[in-house]
Amino acid sequence: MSTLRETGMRWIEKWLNYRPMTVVSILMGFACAKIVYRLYIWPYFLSPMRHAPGPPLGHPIYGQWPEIIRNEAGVVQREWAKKYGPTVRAIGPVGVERMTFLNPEAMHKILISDCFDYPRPKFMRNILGLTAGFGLLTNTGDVHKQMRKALNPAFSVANLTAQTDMYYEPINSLVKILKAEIGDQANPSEGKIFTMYDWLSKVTLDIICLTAFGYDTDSLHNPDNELADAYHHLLSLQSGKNLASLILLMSVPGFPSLMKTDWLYKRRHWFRVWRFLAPIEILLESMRRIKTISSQILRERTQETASLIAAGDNTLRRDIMSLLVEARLRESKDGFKMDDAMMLEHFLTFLGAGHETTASGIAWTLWLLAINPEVQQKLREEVRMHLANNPTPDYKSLKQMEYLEHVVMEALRLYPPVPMTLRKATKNDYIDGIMVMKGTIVYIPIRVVNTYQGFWGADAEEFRPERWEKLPDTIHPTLSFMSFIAGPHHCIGKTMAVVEMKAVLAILISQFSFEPAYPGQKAKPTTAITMKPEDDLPLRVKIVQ
Ligand code: HEM
Repeated sequence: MSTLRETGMRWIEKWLNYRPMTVVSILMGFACAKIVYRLYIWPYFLSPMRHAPGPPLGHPIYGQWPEIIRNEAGVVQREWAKKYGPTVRAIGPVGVERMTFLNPEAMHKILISDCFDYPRPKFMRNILGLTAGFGLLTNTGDVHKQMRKALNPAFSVANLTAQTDMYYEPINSLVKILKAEIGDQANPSEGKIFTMYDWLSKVTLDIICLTAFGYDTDSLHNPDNELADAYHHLLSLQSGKNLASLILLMSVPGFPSLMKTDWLYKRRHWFRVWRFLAPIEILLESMRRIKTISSQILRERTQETASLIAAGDNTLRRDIMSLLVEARLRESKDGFKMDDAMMLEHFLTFLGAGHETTASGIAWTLWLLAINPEVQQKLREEVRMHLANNPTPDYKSLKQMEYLEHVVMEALRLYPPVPMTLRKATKNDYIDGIMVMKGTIVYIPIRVVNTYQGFWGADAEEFRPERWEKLPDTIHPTLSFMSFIAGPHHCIGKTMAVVEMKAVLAILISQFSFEPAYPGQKAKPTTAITMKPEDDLPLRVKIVQ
């Protein structure tokens, strides 16, 4: 009897001695069971979405991610849509299910009628906030509604019309630079190869800085301008690999808040230790520089606008920042309130969302014109006819150039600068007859919708601007062309971007011809949040007489 008691005591003593290890073992066992459940049991045997059409589930940890980031944005998903139809289920990293819907009814639910139930996923808001401000892109619900209401007047057609003349100084500067460089060639009639995206990125930065903040970067002549240089560094980080590292980091609990601290900024050199994290140091440094310059511009605009209002002077600036400062100073009746910190976030959003997207849109249009010389010639004839009487067309005159409008829309359809975006289901819900579970990532397939044969016909992937003269009946008016998406979160800068693209293209096409830089050249879109040309788009540019 006593031996039995002694043995029992010895076991208890032993268990107590080893308890920490036991606890750790139990926790590890639990974690392993959870991983096995998430990666192998849920997606294969339990998920109600497992019967939805789609490709095989792919790698157990990365899902279909490797295939997606190795390819051009939207192309893998386009092949899936061709093979499996308008509803596709795929698996992202760590077993997270991703649903894609192309049908307008499903899109309407996700983006318009039930949009509050489908916000942008948190990791995406954190990344967007870090690089493009915590404003419209990161808020949702009532806060977002109020922000939109406050910002909408600045993007009205009336205000855009008043701003169009600001576009032409940067555009004409680019024309002069290209002409001078071509003129310096041994044989100017053969033109010169320019990496066009680089130049377009400068023009659009100069335009957005003038129209949004009344700030003259003049990066075309002054590449060392502080803001231009900081943006140049930031944009050099655009790649699928860097985006993947950033998504991983931003998914670590607490890391997004840490990224905003001075503490981490002072220790940013730590990221140099791991090569795959090194770009984070450049990101932190560039954003710090952009924020410092932005605060300085905001201070200047506030002081200037306040003294003009005090003096009863109505010759106020027409840039967006001055309009917002003016609205704040006059304290409009509808309770418009925006503090300096919020203004600064909007500043970052306009820069982040409105510069590189427009540059990519123009670059892809030039590429399509370079490989379709007959379209280029037809466009040149139209713009030359209009520019002969009016070399700096305003909003209304640009609208009258119909073929230009069709070329721009067709290029944005085939090469949307934002090729996809994401939403996350915040509750269990039925979409298109499929039970979509809370937490599922909904992939908004902008490029796939834009080129889906079910909407656009058999030639959906071809560049044919004439199709815009009469669109097929299968086209939904807002949900078959998704380059600016739809619903309460649709791009606030849509009209501004299209007008700016038209102004730049009209002037460039009237003066130059564009050809591929070498035989067999192929388009090389990046697979990051925005789709810019990875090689900065080298094109041969010639002066046309
Ligand atoms: C060709 C150029 C452009 C394209 C293709 C484009 C595309 C888009 C897309 C697809 C979205 C929705 C993203 C999402 O919901 O996840 C968006 C949102 C937004 N864009 Fe643009 N954009 C362009 C130019 C601009 C310009 C010039 C500005 C402003 C100066 C701008 C400001 C914004 C803002 C503030 C949002 C957030 C809207 C909200 O959530 O309420 N964009 N854009």
